[in-house]
Amino acid sequence: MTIDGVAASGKSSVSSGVARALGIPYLSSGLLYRAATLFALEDHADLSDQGAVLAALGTHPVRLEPLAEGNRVWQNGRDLTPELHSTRVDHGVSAIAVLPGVRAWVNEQLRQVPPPFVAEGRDMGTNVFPHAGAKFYLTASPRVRARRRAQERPEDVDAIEAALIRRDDLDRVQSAPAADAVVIDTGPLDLDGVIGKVLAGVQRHRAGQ
Ligand SMILES: Nc1ncnc2c1ncn2[C@@H]1O[C@H](COP(=O)(O)OP(=O)(O)O)[C@@H](O)[C@H]1O
Ligand SMILES: Nc1ccn([C@@H]2O[C@H](COP(=O)(O)OP(=O)(O)O)[C@@H](O)[C@H]2O)c(=O)n1
Repeated sequence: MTIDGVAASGKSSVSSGVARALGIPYLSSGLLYRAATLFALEDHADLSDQGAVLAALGTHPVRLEPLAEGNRVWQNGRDLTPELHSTRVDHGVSAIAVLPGVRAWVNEQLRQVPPPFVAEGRDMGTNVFPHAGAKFYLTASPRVRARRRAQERPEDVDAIEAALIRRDDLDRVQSAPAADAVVIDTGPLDLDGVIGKVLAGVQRHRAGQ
C-alpha cells in the first residue's frame, strides 16, 4: 500500500502506525532523497548538476533499514538518519529530487524490497508502485503543518511555513495524488485519528468495497 502527501502532512508518522498495526515494514522514500542531498552537500556538488550529484551517490553505498518504528539510513557503519532532517537538507532536497538520475537511484532501491510494505512519499502510488493494493494521500493547510513541524525544528512557525510552501511548489510535479488514492485532510485529526482512517480504508479495500 502507499501513503503519499505534501511536506509534513504526517506521512512517516502515519505510515509507522499503520505498518505496526499491520505487522509489516514501511519504506520512507523521502529519507533516500534526503540521503542523496546530504552526500551532494558533503561533496560540495552543485545541486543542479546531475553528473556531479550522481558521482557523489556512486561513491556512497546506502542501505535503507525499513524498521516499522522509524526508518534508518546507513552508509556502511555510519547511521545518517539524525542528519537527514536538518534545515540544510530541507532546503536542498527539492533541487536534488527533480534530477531523473536521482529519482531512478531512489526507485531502484525501493523496488528491491519484497512486499508487503507501506511505501510513503510523493509518487509512490502514481509512479513507483502504481499497482499498490490501497493508496492514500495526506494533506493539511501549510499553517497546520508548520505548527506541527515547529516541534521538531529550531526555526519559528512563520519561517517553517514559508519553507514548506516553497518545497510544496518545487515538488509539485511528482506530488499529484493518484486518481485512485483516498485523500485525507489530516488538519482536524490527531495522529491516531488519521491512522484509524487509513486502517479502515485498508479493511474496506480488503473487503472489496
Ligand atoms: N494528525 C496529526 N496530528 C498532530 N500531529 C501530527 C499529525 N500527523 C503528524 N503529526 C506530527 O507532525 C510532524 C510531521 O509529521 P511527519 O510524520 O514527520 O510528516 P511527513 O512524513 O509527512 O513529513 C511530526 O511531529 C508528527 O508527530
Ligand atoms: N517520493 C518522494 C519522496 C520525497 N521526495 C523529495 O524528498 C523531499 C523530502 O521528503 P520527505 O517525505 O522526507 O519530507 P517531508 O516533505 O515530509 O518533510 C521532498 O520535499 C521531495 O523533494 C520526492 O521527490 N519524492
